[in-house]
Amino acid sequence: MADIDVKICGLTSVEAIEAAAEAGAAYAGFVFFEKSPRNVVPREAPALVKHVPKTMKRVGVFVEPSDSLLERAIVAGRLDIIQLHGDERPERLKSLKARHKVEIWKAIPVSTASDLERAKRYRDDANLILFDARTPKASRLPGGMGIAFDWKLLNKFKHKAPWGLSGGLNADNVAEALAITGATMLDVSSGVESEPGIKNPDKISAFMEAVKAV
Ligand SMILES: O=C(O)c1ccccc1NCC(=O)[C@H](O)[C@H](O)COP(=O)(O)O
Repeated sequence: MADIDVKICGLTSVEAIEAAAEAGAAYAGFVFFEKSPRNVVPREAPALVKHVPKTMKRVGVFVEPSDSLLERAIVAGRLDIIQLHGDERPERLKSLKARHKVEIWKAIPVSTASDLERAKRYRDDANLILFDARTPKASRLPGGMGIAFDWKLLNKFKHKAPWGLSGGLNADNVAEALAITGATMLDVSSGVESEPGIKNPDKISAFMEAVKAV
């Protein structure tokens, strides 16, 4: 694989974790958000994360989490990274960084070029900016909806911080996404599922093969 790190997000089963590990994913993503079909509550996390090999980092995905949820999830999920998917301000990232020994990733919803400008506010406090598709206002989830944005927006964007690409990726379109954006970190959820919340090991493997073939 051409130095591309992949996060398989929304893992809820041992089978899916093992498929992601075997296929060579760098990150195992667990969603701590009760409206999500992929929600993991902190008390369930230890039984899952014990199957994540040392070669992978554990990422917890949150939407404007309370301090209490974060503290429980970080401990139970032995999280290396927290990914924030809501309207968290840069100050919130700064204070979380001071309090917890984790990396912080900030997801930025993208539909137009002006959305990319928002990312600049986070470049001092986020370890990585994840450009994800903006989901429709009426949808219940700010991520994990299988929606892609116009990748050409990233084509000429001057990145001032490490970044990753997310939103609507799958085995059939990931080569094109990489060719257009030059991303070195990818995040996928719906594109490796049979239905919302149910990861499909064959799709995980096909996605990773498609990335390796680039
Ligand atoms: O996946 C979820 O259910 C989710 C819920 C709330 C906030 C974020 C969520 N997912 C974040 C991710 O990192 C997804 O992998 C990302 O949005 C891409 O999803 P998809 O378009 O389905 O590949």
